[in-house]
Amino acid sequence: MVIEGLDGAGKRTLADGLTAELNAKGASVASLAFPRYGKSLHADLVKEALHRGHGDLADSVYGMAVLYALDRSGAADEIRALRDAHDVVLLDRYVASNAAYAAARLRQDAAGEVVKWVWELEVGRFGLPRPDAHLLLRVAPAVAAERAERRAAAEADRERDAFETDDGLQRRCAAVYDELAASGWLAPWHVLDGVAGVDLEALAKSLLTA
Ligand SMILES: Nc1ncnc2c1ncn2[C@@H]1O[C@H](COP(=O)(O)OP(=O)(O)O)[C@@H](O)[C@H]1O
Ligand SMILES: Cc1cn([C@H]2C[C@H](O)[C@@H](COP(=O)(O)OP(=O)(O)O)O2)c(=O)[nH]c1=O
Repeated sequence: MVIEGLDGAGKRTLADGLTAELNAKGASVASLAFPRYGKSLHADLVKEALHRGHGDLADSVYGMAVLYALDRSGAADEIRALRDAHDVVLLDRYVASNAAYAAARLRQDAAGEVVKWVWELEVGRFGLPRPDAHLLLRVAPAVAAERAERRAAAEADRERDAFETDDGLQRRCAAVYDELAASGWLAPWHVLDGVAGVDLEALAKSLLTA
């Protein structure tokens, strides 16, 4: 099960809440968050590039997308093993993040070139497992930005990066996410209202009966 949404939408908070709720129902849950900072060299290069390291690396949409994809590729066996050992595997961001952000950066929509390229690279070539479903945690870009800003102020080592501070990018990304969800890209999508709040009990129940 993949959780997707803008920076600051509340994905990590949702993953934590959902894990607690599922555990309370007796289900075993494993979670992974992408990029895997501190665990993958590719992810660490991403983080450094987003904070102005490595020259003009962050300017390359395809270059950055390859790094995110290589990070996931290195986790493919782990994901398969977790899937075999647990009732639910929660992924905080996955292939769809690459599709949404790359399309938004290139001002393409979900039917554009780069979204197809991401699918071909990550699913076709790297053989990443397809998820059962996505949860799109939908909030207005302004709300996500405010939450990301508050988090940056409260937590050490969470300064907002080059993507997070780009309001136009976040707005375009929100639109691409809506299109990916509407077209059922890669797997079915369930849209959750991240402002009204998510009914964790009902969500956990529906995941376990699905
Ligand atoms: N439903 C919510 N209402 C208000 N604030 C929230 C909500 N969910 C998360 N937050 C806060 O917003 C910030 C970003 O949340 P986080 O879960 O880290 O987002 P993400 O993982 O999507 O970037 C955090 O400070 C978090 O405490
Ligand atoms: C996982 C992933 C993230 N991204 C983007 C979304 C975010 O703006 C940025 C960093 O990921 P993010 O999950 O926001 O990390 P953190 O909040 O801990 O810094 O990378 C992609 O463009 N492609 C991907 O495949």
